[in-house]
Amino acid sequence: MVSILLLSEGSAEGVSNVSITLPQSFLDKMQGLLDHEYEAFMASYEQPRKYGLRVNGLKLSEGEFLKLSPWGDRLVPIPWASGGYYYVDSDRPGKHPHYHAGLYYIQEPSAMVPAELLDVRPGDRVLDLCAAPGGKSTQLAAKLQGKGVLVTNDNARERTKALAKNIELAGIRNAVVLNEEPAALAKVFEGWFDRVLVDAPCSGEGMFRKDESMIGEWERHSVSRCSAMQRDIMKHAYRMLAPGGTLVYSTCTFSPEENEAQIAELLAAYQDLEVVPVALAHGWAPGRPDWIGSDLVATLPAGSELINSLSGTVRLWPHLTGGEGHYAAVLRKRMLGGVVEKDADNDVGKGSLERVGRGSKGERTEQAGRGEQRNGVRADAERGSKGERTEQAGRVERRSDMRVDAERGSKGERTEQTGRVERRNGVRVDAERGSKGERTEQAGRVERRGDMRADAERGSVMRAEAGRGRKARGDGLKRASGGGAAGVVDAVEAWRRFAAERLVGAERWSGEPVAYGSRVYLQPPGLPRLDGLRVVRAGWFVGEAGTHRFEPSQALAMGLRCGEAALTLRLRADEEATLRYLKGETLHVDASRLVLQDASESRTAPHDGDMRALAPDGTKEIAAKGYVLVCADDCPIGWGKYGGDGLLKNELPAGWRWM
Ligand SMILES: C[S@@+](CC[C@H](N)C(=O)[O-])C[C@H]1O[C@@H](n2cnc3c(N)ncnc32)[C@H](O)[C@@H]1O
Repeated sequence: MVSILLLSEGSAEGVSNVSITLPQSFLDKMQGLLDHEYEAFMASYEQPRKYGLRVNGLKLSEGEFLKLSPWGDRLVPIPWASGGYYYVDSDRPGKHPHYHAGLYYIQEPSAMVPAELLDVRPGDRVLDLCAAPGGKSTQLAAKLQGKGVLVTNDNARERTKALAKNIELAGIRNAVVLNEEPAALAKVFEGWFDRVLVDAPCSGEGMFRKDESMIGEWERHSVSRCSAMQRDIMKHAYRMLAPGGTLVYSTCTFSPEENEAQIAELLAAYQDLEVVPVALAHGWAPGRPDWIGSDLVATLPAGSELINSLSGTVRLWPHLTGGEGHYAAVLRKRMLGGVVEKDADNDVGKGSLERVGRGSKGERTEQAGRGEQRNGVRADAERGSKGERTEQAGRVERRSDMRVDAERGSKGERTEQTGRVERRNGVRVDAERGSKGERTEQAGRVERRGDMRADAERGSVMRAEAGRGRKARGDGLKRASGGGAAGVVDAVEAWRRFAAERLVGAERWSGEPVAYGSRVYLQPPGLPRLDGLRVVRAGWFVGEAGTHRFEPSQALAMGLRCGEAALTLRLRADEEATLRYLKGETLHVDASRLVLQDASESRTAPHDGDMRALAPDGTKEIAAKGYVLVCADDCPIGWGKYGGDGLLKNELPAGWRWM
């Protein structure tokens, strides 16, 4: 054991130092790997760690954030992450109303790299397979800009609570949160995703400086145990990746067994995978093929490029770059017109062969369109200036930011022929319920209705019982209550009435209303059936139908823009009422402070009110009683219920309050 004094950053209270104790076996290993660099590596433990936040592009632009932020001139851009900034620890951005409004996510700077490398475009189908607590999912969602689908999953049930909350805090509308094993997901999502992120569970060696508890974890979870988990996760991740798609594998550990060796094994098993080299910048270092054990090398195809290609993966060292230790590999699944299987016993490879043979809907044929790297972020060589991507030789064409499903009607058509693909345009929130109230939902009887405009034409589809062909698990996961057909219809109808009365423009949103019991979600269109999967959020959770009225969720509030609610209370982040609201207090509010967004003649006035709210120009008024969206600096922070007595009852769920 070696104890090292860690320097903390200067703060108003002065500099405070702490020490950490590193296991001797770890030090010996690092010395063996790093040789002459070892001293510099060890010196990094005596340096203060870096702190990062990432501006949430779903809610505001970087420029808007910098204008609003009280720490604007102390924020330093993180060169590899859009919206990423180093901050000074003593500024404590986690304790600011803007944090509660989801304007940024606090994230270790190196941890921002994998999602940047994944090169997500609006309209993509994206999987974040090991996602909790959701840092990278929120980053990926910002890149989707509300278009396409994010499936975010973690197999640890407890951890999906934080994941769901972070998805909701960030105001993400097009995500589905699952709590599954990768094998179960692969049955539903075979070949479905354009982009897959595997931010793998690992021995965490790169995080010792940031979080000393990781040292204990390292001692408990051996490198070999982590490697075995990673291997299993990756074979299912591969299955879910569409031909032509990109997979990023990342860890926060230094051990080659969990990094280069994992990738080598994967490349050896699947001939249609290749490394897309990451351009080195910002002090990033190449992957180290020479660190793979000779036992493994002996099993790899002799003389192949496979081992050399591993130098195209990337290592982030704390002594060379401005963040903690990380590793990332960008892999692309080629389209060869048929997948060559190297391991006859490998079930994943077999599945792929069958798929190609069938020429099923999701199939595309494509030759390796080699990616090009710019500033460490992959860019397809063929890409046009406005985000267009055309992939030759197999021909995948994407236009604009929209992707479309084959099943969809005329607007969203996708035509896929062999060798050619054309795309055009394609609680109460559980977290609020606190720990006891968390609910993971297996799909009970679910009725789906088409999007709000098109319900009548599309009719409805009854979904089969989830868990069909699968035993109920004795894991305490509850099915949504209710679920009888009549109740389900009511829930969707109740949502539609609420949306018509209290929201502006909801009829144009793309999500499909789906009821799980009394809870209503807007689900990204085109998603396969989730039957049998443990579903934490089936989409954007918009609220729950009660006996008398529809209760909008905190997730709905966080996903709205202020202008999308009929009635708002616009506070400044720095006024006392904002803090009082965030602490769960009832507010006294003069009706004149309520803002009416849209008092068009056709709008139905809220049925239960007699107070009056003024339009911004002071010319119109409507009854103002009931749900009011509370905003701070023009960003929603939750709901209040306005009564006839000038009191705004606080609807902020307990788990969302400022502690
Ligand atoms: C490094 S953490 C992910 C951090 C996350 N990507 C983020 O940015 O916030 C790894 C996660 O993998 C999850 N995990 C472990 N084994 C898994 C498995 N077999 N399938 C899915 N998730 C798994 C763990 O519960 C843990 O939350």
